[in-house]
Amino acid sequence: MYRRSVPELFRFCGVRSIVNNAPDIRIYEVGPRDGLQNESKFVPTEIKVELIHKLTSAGIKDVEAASFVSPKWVKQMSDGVDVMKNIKREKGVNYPVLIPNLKGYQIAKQCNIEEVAIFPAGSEGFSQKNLNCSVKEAIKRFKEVADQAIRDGLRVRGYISCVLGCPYDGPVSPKTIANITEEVLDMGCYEVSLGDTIGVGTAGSVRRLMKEVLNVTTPDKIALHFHDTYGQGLSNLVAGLEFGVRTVDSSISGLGGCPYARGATGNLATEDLVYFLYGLGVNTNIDLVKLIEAGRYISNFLAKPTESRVNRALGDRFKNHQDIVKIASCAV
Ligand SMILES: CC(C)(COP(=O)([O-])OP(=O)([O-])OC[C@H]1O[C@@H](n2cnc3c(N)ncnc32)[C@H](O)[C@@H]1OP(=O)([O-])[O-])[C@@H](O)C(=O)NCCC(=O)NCCSC(=O)C[C@@](C)(O)CC(=O)[O-]
Repeated sequence: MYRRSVPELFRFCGVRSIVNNAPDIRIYEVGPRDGLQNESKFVPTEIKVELIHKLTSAGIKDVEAASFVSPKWVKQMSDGVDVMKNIKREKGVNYPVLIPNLKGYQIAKQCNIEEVAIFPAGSEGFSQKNLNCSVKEAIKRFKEVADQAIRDGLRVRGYISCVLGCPYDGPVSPKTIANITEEVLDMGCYEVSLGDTIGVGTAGSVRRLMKEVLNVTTPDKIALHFHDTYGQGLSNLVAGLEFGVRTVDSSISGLGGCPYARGATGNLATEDLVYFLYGLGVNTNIDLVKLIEAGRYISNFLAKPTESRVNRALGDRFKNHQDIVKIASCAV
């Protein structure tokens, strides 16, 4: 089993990044989709687009930009076509979109997409609430989407939600998640993002899950997607990184939640993640100051305090760019 302590892992990675300037950890930003989908007040398209621009200008290379789910289910995401048509696409940036079925895929295809994400659940209760069908039926539908996308030359990413617990069914067995991981990879997904949708996981349950999942695949095919509802996001992340995973999902300012997962709050905040990685000397190629500005932009628009501890600390006490740079350097 591939397992190193985190400092050991990054001493190893540091050498790699100096040689080829590649980020040691790939940050997959979900704020514009997972982050905003739960907001009750409609966020205008131009604000979504500007948020995406601010994130890419901070150096984020993967931004999940929209979803093409039924507007009857999630109205907030009903402007996916306009969002995708209005973003200024940067070279080298990936703008995946979330797709629930072939109908959503056909709509998204109008927008020059290159990557889609499919999202079966790890539990029956959540599958019924979120997708209105069983896990088995959802996998069948997502396979149709994946087959079509692959035929069209697109990349396909898979999520599995509720991997560490379900708001309706309670505990979810690691073996079940390992089996679904295998099915999702068999559809042709290049990676599977393991979603702790309601944030109930702990470092212990993450370890148990990773051991089981790595019986069916390798760490380069796994991403970690932790909601921070119980404040366990970073420690769960450390537990996952120890198994060699290199892709982490996060959400600007810790925005988010799922409309069909009672009590779920936002993802691990991207600012907190980047600060944490700075401190380990990990190369992310992300400008923390610009990221903080992106977080403040959307929090100000939503008129609510940021959920990022780093953004709150720096935002409250340090008002100018130089001050923020000085204090952020303490992380290294
Ligand atoms: C899967 C369905 C569509 C089934 O929903 P359904 O009601 O069973 O579907 P339906 O086929 O009966 O369609 C109902 C209506 O929606 C329309 N419709 C149907 N599909 C589409 C579409 N794609 N785009 C536009 N319209 C669509 C369809 O045409 C019809 O319209 P009508 O004939 O009544 O006028 C629905 O349950 C759905 O959209 N679910 C998605 C819910 C969602 O977005 N949840 C949040 C994302 S998942 C998540 O957050 C977890 C994740 C990924 O982040 C990981 C983690 O955090 O752990």
